[in-house]
Amino acid sequence: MAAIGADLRVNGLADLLFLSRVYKVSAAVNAAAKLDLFTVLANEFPQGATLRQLSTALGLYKPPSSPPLPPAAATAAALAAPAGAAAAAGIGAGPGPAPQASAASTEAPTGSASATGAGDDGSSATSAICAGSFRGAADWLDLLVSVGCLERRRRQEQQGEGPEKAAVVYINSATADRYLVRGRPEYSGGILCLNADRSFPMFTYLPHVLRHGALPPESKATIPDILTTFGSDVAAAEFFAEGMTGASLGNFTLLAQSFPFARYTSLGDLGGSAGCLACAVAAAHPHMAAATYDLPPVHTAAERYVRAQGCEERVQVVDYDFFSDAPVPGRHDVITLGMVLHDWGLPRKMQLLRKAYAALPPGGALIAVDHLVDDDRAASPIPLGMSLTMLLEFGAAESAFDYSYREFCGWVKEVGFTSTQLIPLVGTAKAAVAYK
Ligand SMILES: C[S@@+](CC[C@H](N)C(=O)[O-])C[C@H]1O[C@@H](n2cnc3c(N)ncnc32)[C@H](O)[C@@H]1O
Repeated sequence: MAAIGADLRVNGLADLLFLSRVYKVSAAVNAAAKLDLFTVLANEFPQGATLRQLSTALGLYKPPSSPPLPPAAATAAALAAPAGAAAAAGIGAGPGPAPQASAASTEAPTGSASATGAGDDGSSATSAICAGSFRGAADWLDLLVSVGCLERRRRQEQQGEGPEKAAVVYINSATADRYLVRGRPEYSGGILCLNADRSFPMFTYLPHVLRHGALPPESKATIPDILTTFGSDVAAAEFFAEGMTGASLGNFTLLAQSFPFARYTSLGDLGGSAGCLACAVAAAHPHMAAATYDLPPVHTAAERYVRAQGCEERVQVVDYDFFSDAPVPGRHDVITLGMVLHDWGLPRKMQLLRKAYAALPPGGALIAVDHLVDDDRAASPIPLGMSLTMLLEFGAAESAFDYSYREFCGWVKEVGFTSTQLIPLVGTAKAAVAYK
């Protein structure tokens, strides 16, 4: 697991196989965000929740119970269970709340589970023990423990009139509690949901796109066209904006600390989505005025985000089509393109760079944040994966792509900028800066 998010290098067969399996782990984490697991845990079970409580609260699938195992089989099954399951087996837990409607149809009294002593809260991967329990949930929650999203603890519980027993409970890890609980100021779960619903399903069409140059028509039924998402579908635009905030918040927070904003007065963020970059800079630099520019479908989401960050006095939300003939409306000495330049093919990239150059005063700065590809294109799995995602999103006609710092420097020189700078951000993300 250590390699996830770290420098991924394919050194041999084991690493290759590891990489091919990472998808399943990340899909399980995405599913947790999509099902609001972390939010439910934080808001409904601040002391932690048992497998049964959580499964019930989330409406997870529970198969019909099977008859109790004979004692000998039950013992054998318990012994065969993996370490985590065996530890949980025998630890009784509270009965938990009444199941929700979605779980009720499969709700069953503890049958074979009680024969092993595991109860519904025994986190077991052995089907004999899991019969009558929430199949899937234990594997899933323990996977999330394994990647540091959840912690498993023991909680003392009174069993009716009986003695106290220790229940195994799941609780958010500090990271999950900070970043994956909806409503927290640094909530970033939107990108996991966007990956679950959009990027991952889209990537399954990669073989088709490599052969034919475009997504197959049937993909449109489940994945809204990106230009519709940007341009007219408010719900899709808001979902996308929440995803982008999750993807970009860490980078923009770091950018606000790393770039010398003290020398400037006003920021204009083109394609600012919910306003994450403008808010990060405004919050860190009280002298800076900021405006976030995007298309009308994200306006309401941006106003909501800016208000939630307490930045409504300092950050303007402005509808502006950056491909229109109109110049950038405000006067800014810093213009930013956060995860925007990679959305487009070369002609539109150059159009955006020229527009930024025209809007800036001498000495002004253009900052492009993206996952930059290394100059040799030999050590960039994440940026090149991102680049392929752009191809899938925008199609072969646009031919959007992620780029290297060397390419960036060539383009901005052609446009007229005089010098450049590279600022590392989170992981492979970087800020490429061009000064006028
Ligand atoms: C990949 S997102 C980046 C969002 C944001 N900068 C971030 O990183 O969180 C690209 C943004 O560009 C916006 N966009 C697309 N076409 C645009 C246009 N013609 N004018 C203004 N914004 C546009 C989209 O609505 C979207 O919010």
